[in-house]
Amino acid sequence: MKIEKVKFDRLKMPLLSSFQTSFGTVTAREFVLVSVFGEGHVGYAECVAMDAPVYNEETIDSALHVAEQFIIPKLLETELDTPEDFSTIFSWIRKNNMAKSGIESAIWDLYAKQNGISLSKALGGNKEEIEVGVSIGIEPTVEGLLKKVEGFLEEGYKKIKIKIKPGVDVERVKAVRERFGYDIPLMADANSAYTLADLETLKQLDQYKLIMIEQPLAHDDIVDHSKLQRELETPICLDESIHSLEDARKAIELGSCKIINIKIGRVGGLTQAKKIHDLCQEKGIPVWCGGMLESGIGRAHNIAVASLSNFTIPGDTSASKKYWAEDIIEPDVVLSKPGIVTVPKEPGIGYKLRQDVVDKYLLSSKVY
Ligand SMILES: O=C(O)CCC(=O)C1=CC=C[C@@H](O)[C@@H]1C(=O)O
Ligand SMILES: [Mg+2]
Repeated sequence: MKIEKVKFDRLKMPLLSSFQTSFGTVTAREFVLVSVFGEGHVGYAECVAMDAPVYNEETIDSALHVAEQFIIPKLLETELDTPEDFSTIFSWIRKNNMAKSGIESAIWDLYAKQNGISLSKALGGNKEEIEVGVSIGIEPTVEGLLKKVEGFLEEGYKKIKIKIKPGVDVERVKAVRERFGYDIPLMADANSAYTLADLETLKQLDQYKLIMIEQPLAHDDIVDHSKLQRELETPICLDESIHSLEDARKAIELGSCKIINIKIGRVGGLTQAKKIHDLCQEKGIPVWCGGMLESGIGRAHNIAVASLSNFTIPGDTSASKKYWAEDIIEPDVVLSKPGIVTVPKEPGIGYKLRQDVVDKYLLSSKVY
């Protein structure tokens, strides 16, 4: 595969409703749409780095810098046999996974289009539809949270994820359980807001039978998580702590988690996501696909990767209309049935780019 040209479009799209987590509130999503050109086709992906280093060490500007200085010049002079070659060639770059993932995922889309197969098929996916869940940010009031949960349950979402932080945790989980019962698949994401000193609070959550508690402790920890998992009945799911196949191997060996949230951007691309998926399958650790408030392009990649067999838990891959007044793809990501998204069979990501909407939210463009 020869990459003839790379294009970065920096976009800023207003979210339909703000999204609060333990580390801040997002009201608009700034991101980079990546296009890679080769043999008459265009591959698309999204660099999901945020505009501040709050989720991981990257920002949009750091990702652009690493891509421009260290990835693109080498990429444009290299013949790739397969998309997997990318992570081998650029394995020398420490972390900066979202910088790598944005380009690597676009190359996967290009490869699938050049070979006339869906991205799902190119990755080895075996599902024609995926069950999806929804992630709800920290709401100002309990009633506001319950109203959101009710709405998403009515749409048939197969997993409800609520955000928690110290002081906004047990009461919220209790309220959801009391209003909607114990049959709804409910989880909580703490985004590293707790420490082992909060053990008693976290143990209180056990009584509410969450399907998991995501990333309760530090973003770069697997040791304290293994101590915590021994104290909790609730399965711990790791998100921010898992940046690589090695992180996953160590966390599983230490018993730091019983579930892993795979995010393509966080782990450096689709090749690494597949490797982590395969390791988890071998070790009996179920995985699911987390979200980074993506536009439809990033969402399309999440749908493809979630079609792999060990993605057995519904991901945060909600419909476009949860986030955007208008998305940059057509058709929008929609629920084909309650809580279900159909995996496209068309070549590549299976969604077309809506250039008119890209132009509307475009901050800057650069071609390499
Ligand atoms: O994209 C979605 O719907 C899920 C968004 C979401 O939950 C998150 C996005 C980005 C960082 C975090 O705040 C959080 C997560 O940890 O999964
Ligand atoms: Mg998370």
